[in-house]
Amino acid sequence: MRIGVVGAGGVGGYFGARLAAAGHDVGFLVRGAQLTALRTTGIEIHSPRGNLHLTDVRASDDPDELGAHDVVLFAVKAYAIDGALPALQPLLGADGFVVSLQNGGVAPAERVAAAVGVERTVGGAAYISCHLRAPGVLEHHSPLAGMEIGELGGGSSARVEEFTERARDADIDAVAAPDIRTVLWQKLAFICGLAGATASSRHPIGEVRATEAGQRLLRGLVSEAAAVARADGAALADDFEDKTLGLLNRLDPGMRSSLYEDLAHGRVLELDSLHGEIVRRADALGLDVPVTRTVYAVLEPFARAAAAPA
Ligand SMILES: NC(=O)C1=CN([C@@H]2O[C@H](COP(=O)(O)OP(=O)(O)OC[C@H]3O[C@@H](n4cnc5c(N)ncnc54)[C@H](OP(=O)(O)O)[C@@H]3O)[C@@H](O)[C@H]2O)C=CC1
Ligand SMILES: CC(C)(CO)C(=O)C(=O)O
Repeated sequence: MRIGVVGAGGVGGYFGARLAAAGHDVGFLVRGAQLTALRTTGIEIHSPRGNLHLTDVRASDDPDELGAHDVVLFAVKAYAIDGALPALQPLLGADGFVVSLQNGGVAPAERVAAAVGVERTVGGAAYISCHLRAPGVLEHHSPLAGMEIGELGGGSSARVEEFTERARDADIDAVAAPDIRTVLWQKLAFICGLAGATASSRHPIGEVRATEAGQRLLRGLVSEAAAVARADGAALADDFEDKTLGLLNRLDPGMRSSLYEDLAHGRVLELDSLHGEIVRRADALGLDVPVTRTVYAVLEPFARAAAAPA
């Protein structure tokens, strides 16, 4: 398969490199220091699932040079979507499609669909903890390395089945989801809890959940996101909130979130696509989300400062 990857960070770099190692023709759309690294030293993964070093990597900052692909993994951060959308069309072959892998619920895939067409868009949720340590060098923090992908209109499709099979052959725990919208909402509700509580308190999940107040914070964030999800049509089970709280209570106590890490390092935050997304949708639906609104207000000045031009 010819597979394009837009953004070779934690998600795109990991999945793209594994697919390349399995024999697929993978082209990375990257820029700056990433482009230099991929062209000179290649891409290196340090992983509990096995280290990998690819030295012959097809990479460019020009989508026309990379050419057409069967599948394009779209793996920039949510705040970088608009800047990267124009690159998608030239990367797509005649029957090619994009797999949108951002956190942020259904909105990122909807933005991709608006740009390239819903018939060329597949929604995706990444389950991995992997980050760039240096240009071209990725640190994979746990054995988890999966994705769930599916048609935005629901149901199964040959293209999703085929790509997930190829991904599994490449040691990626890929699953075809018949209802990806619900999967994306579930993930957003989970992350709103984990990221909102750890980033706003500047403490790992173990510290947050140790108190009654912390438990209430987590439940408030998850329940509000779940209420918005259900109002949007997501088929969340009645015990979704309890199960998600159970999961948050079982996470490694030292676990934080990308939002926390980005905040701690003064990097641009995905806040607008997480809690901002819940607040916006709640307003449109006439729902009250006071806990999410408070966490959003606490973090928003940091998001604004990090995004401001130097
Ligand atoms: N990392 C993880 O473990 C997980 C991440 N996610 C989600 O996946 C998404 C991607 O996250 P992650 O991989 O961590 O992000 P990273 O920041 O590690 O990688 C994104 C990459 O995209 C590049 N990029 C941005 N805009 C462009 C562009 N126009 N053209 C080419 N490259 C571009 C950035 O490079 P540059 O420096 O040049 O801007 C960056 O290297 C996010 O929504 C995140 O929340 C989900 C699950 C787990
Ligand atoms: C929950 C996690 C770590 C999943 O990989 C994530 O996506 C994030 O922190 O943004």
